Amino acid sequence: MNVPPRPPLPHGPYLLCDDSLRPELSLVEKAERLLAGGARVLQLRMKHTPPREALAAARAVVARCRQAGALCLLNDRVDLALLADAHGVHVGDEDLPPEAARELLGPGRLVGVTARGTQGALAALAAGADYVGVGPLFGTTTKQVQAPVLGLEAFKRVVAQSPLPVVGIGGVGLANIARVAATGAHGAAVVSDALLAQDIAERVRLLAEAFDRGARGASLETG
Ligand SMILES: Cc1ncc(COP(=O)(O)OP(=O)(O)O)c(N)n1
Ligand SMILES: Cc1ncsc1CCOP(=O)(O)O
Ligand SMILES: [Mg+2]
Repeated sequence: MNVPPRPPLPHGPYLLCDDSLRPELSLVEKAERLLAGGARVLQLRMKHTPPREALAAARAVVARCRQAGALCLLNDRVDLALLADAHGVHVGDEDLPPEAARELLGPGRLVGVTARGTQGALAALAAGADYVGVGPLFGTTTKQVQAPVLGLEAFKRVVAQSPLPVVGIGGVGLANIARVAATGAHGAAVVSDALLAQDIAERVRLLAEAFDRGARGASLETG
């Protein structure tokens, strides 16, 4: 039987559509604004949404992403990813192990895994992951992370040594996303810098421009 290949993870800003910020906006409204700014990959992160509401939001957000030609990944929730026909999931240490996520999702969807460094990235590859989310890259108040802040130099070493595409996360915003891209990172995950902006769509456009600028600088450097 032919299995459709899983979609490649787009380069650039990786936007989180999170239920803990901007409660005056629904998750669908947040997703629409992120997508209006050109988001190509969106992770739906629902830590405070009751299950039935979460399923409805997942279905609606996946539909908006598909209409826009963007990928939609579910944070933590393999069950919701399957029910909503999302493009994949992102799992960390407190979630289902990546092997189990892959077993449930099969080969046609993406599995992203949180890693703190190169060893974690090697383990993620062995577990069947497609990319790693590495952080916290900078200080952040969006999540209390039980791991030290990496900083750009250590992050750059992980990017160089990781066998999987690396998405940096934690404190990434317009002020530093070009420098994250210049490390050679595949992507940069952004939560508060985009969602707290007055004009979310415009912020996403600016983040993408800045990422491209940083990535071009990196490719000029490496020839
Ligand atoms: C792209 C990306 N990288 C890392 C994380 C963090 O995942 P996790 O460690 O499971 O923490 P929560 O987001 O579930 O609180 C992520 N979500 N996305
Ligand atoms: C989910 C997560 N994992 C590591 S840092 C973080 C939150 C990042 O949020 P922000 O982009 O607002 O710093
Ligand atoms: Mg998680």
